[in-house]
Amino acid sequence: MHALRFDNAFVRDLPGDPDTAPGVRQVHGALYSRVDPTPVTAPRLLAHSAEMAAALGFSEAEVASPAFAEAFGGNALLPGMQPYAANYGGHQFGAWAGQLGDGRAISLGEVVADDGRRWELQLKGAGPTPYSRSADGRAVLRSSIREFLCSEAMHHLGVPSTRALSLVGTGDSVVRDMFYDGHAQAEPGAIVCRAAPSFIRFGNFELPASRGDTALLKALLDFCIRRDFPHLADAGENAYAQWFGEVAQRTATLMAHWMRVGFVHGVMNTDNLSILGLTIDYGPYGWVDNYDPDWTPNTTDAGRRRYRYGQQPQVAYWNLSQLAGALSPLIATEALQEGLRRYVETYNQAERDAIARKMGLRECSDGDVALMQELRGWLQANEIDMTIFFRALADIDVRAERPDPAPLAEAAYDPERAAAAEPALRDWLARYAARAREDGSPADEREARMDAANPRYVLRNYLAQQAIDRAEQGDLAGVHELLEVMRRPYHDQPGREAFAAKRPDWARERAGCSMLSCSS
Ligand SMILES: Nc1ncnc2c1ncn2[C@@H]1O[C@H](COP(=O)(O)OP(=O)(O)OP(=O)(O)O)[C@@H](O)[C@H]1O
Ligand SMILES: [Mg+2]
Repeated sequence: MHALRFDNAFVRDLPGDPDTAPGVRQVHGALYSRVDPTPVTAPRLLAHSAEMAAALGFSEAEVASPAFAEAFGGNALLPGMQPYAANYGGHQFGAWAGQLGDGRAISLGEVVADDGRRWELQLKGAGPTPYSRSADGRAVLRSSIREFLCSEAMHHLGVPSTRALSLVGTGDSVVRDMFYDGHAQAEPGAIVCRAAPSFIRFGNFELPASRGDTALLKALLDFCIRRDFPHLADAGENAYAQWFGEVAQRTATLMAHWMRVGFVHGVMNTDNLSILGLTIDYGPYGWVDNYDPDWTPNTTDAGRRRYRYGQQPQVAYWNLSQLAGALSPLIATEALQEGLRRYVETYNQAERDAIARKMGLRECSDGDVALMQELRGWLQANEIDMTIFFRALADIDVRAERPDPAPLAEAAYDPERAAAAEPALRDWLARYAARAREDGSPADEREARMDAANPRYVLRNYLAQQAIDRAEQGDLAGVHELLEVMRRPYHDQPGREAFAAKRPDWARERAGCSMLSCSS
């Protein structure tokens, strides 16, 4: 194995837990605890991201070696690794939950790649830490496959995300009660190695703030600016305000991406929001099939639907307000309010930009916002697949006064209902076509703009579930194929039409396909 260059700034520069004994505890005055992964019985590499391996300088031969599975299954440390679990808190479903921390994620260290980029490597499911509370520190194969695939899919969709280097089967089983109904079962265990420039979450700031530990809060903020926002290092006394504004901006941009591609995170607690505006924690997430702002995949949230698709931008704002509250000992109220305003402005601008791109227009007028709103209402009312509809919208002949809606037919889940609603669609298409003609983009330009904003392939819930079903039988080919398809989500891939098809009927109410529990 080639030597990775580690620069473990987090554990070097920040105060850690002096207590190194095992055991669950409240950790005060420290931002992390040193803890090693717990070895597993038979680590085996099940999948890896070629792009992420290359970014870290791993050859394919190295990836295939037993030493790789040992290291990223948590059985051996590579030279320079200094494992730790981070100490953070969070608001869960709107209520302050106190200390949470990495209960099953263990960071191995921060690699500085040849191109100078920093990648913190983190194992998810690597065994107990001081923050494991009553849980086992492990992760099951099904949730690990979902995290592995979606991290990479999001990256290729152009959505900021933590990445996934590897998926390692542990050879151990993990007991989970998937629907919390008293039916616990042994499932195969797995570990994903995630990678990101930083895993700092809103909750890392909230915890010291909640305890009135302003010195620790300030240490973390100074560190975060130095390491993760180095361009602000010279901003002097403005740095804090600028930092908060940038966090707000990145969060807003992320929300606009999620809304554009139809991603529903499912558990937008403040401990699951990244300070860099990356998608983090792929738990009971889901992809919108039929367009429905009220949909959430998370069965735990089925009652209140706090984290439903259409609510995500508002929730992110609420989360940012909690972060602002945590930082109020260090940042002036006016600057925090300015940051929150920047969130709103950035989101509104990004949403308009997405509207223009999704409809193939050069720019977005107020009339276009109304046009899109009307379309969304129609999609929702008539059970229309979001991804297929927008992708096919590029095939509408906008030279016609009254365009033929035929290219959109495939998007309907209930063809009778869609047929009954066709007059409204025809009417909408006529106005859309007029607007597209007024915009005047040449056909190829319009189509290219739309194809770059409307993915042909997304990681539909049922596709991931099919890959999981096969993997649980020992056949990883489905995982590999899905990973491959999702490398080029904006390109038509001949022979892979099935991956762009709408959700089949059997998947409508099946666990893992339309409903996900938090059990993972
Ligand atoms: N099996 C487990 N063992 C120990 N702690 C766990 C386990 N599952 C979740 N936790 C902890 O519960 C808290 C909330 O869990 P949540 O589902 O948001 O995160 P997660 O899926 O474990 O991980 P992450 O946010 O790191 O992707 C976190 O502190 C997490 O570490
Ligand atoms: Mg989490």
